[in-house]
Amino acid sequence: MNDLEQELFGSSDSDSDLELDMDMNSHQLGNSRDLDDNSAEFDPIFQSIMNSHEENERQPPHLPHPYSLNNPGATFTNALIPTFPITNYNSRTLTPKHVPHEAVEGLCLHTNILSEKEQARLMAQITEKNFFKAGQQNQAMCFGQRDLVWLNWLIHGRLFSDTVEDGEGSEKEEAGGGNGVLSEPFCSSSWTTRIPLFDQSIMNLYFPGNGIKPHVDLARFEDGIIIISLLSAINMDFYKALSPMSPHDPPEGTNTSRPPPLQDQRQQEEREPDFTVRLEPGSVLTIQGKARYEWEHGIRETMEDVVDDGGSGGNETVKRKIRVSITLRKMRGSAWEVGGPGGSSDGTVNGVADR
Ligand SMILES: O=C(O)CCC(=O)C(=O)O
Ligand SMILES: [Fe+2]
Repeated sequence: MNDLEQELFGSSDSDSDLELDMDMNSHQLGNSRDLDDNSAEFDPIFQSIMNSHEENERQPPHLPHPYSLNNPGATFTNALIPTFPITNYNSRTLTPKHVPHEAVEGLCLHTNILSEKEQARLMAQITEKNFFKAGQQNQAMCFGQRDLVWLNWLIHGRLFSDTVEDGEGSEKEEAGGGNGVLSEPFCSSSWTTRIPLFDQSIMNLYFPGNGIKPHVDLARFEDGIIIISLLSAINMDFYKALSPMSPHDPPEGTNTSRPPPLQDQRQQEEREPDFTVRLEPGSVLTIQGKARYEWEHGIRETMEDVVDDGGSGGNETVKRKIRVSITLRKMRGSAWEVGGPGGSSDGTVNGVADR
C-alpha cells in the first residue's frame, strides 16, 4: 500500500470488526492504482474487462435467481463497447443536484456527484479486484465492513458533503450535518449515522440488453440503500409493490428468497412502470422508507431506452452502453445468522446475488 492509499483507506487488513471466512479475502485491498498519478494505467485494466467478452465471443452467464441480472441473449460487438476517455478525465467541476421524487417519499436522485475522474477511479478499483472475472461474470458481492474498505474514500469523502477542498473529496462532514447525498433532508440521519453505515455491496455489470427484474430489496437489509451508477446511463423503472414489505418483516433465510406467487408473476409480465428514473453515470440514487419497502425497482431488458429529449416535450431513444452499478446496503443484525456469508454459499465475491 502506498502513502496515498494508506491515507485514503487506512489499515485494510487488521482492523476489521467483522472477521469473515470468505473466498473474497483474496480480494482485499492490495495495490489499487491512483489515477491521479498515472491515469493511463487505468486503460489496460478496463479494456481487458471490456474486451474479454468480445475476444471470446462470450456472453455473461445466465444467472438463475429471479432477481439476478438477466441476459436476453443479445450479441455484443465491438461497436457497443465504449472507449473510455482515459486521457481526458475532468476534475471536479460539477454542480451536484439533489432531487427528491415528488410523489415517492424516500426516493432521491443525486446527479453530478462523481466526476469522470472519480468514476474512473472506482472502475479501476473494480477491475483491479477483478470482481467481474474479466467480463465473464456480471455480478459480484462483498460482505462485511472490511471488504468495503476500498470504498471508504467515496463514502466518507464524497457522499456526506458536496463541498470538496481539493477536488478529490478530502473534506469530511459529520453524518447528517453535511450538504451531500447522505444528508438531511434527502437521507434520514436515523440511518446515515449508523455504524457501520454499509456492510454489503453488489457490483452489477450490465451489457446492452441486460436488465434486472422488478423487486423490493430483501428484508434482510436495513432501510437506507444507495445505488451508484458508472460508465453509462440507464432507465430504472418503479412499480408500486405487489407485495409491500415492512421494516419488521423477518429477514429471509439463506436460500429461501421465494419468487413472487404465480399470480404476481403473471401480473409482473403485463405491468407498466408507474414512473422511470434516468440514472446518469456519476449519479447516486438513495432509497429509504416508503421507496424502499413499498416500491419495486427494476431495469428492462432492452437495447435502448426512451428518454425525455429535454425541453421540447418529446422523447428520443438512446442506445444502451455498458453500465456498472454499485449497490450499498447494511444487513440487519439478525440477518447475519440466516443470510450472511457465514452459513451461505452465496456469501462470496463473484457469487450470485439475492436482492
Ligand atoms: O444495478 C442497479 O442499478 C440496481 C441494482 C439493484 O437493484 C440491486 O442490487 O438490488
Ligand atoms: Fe434492488
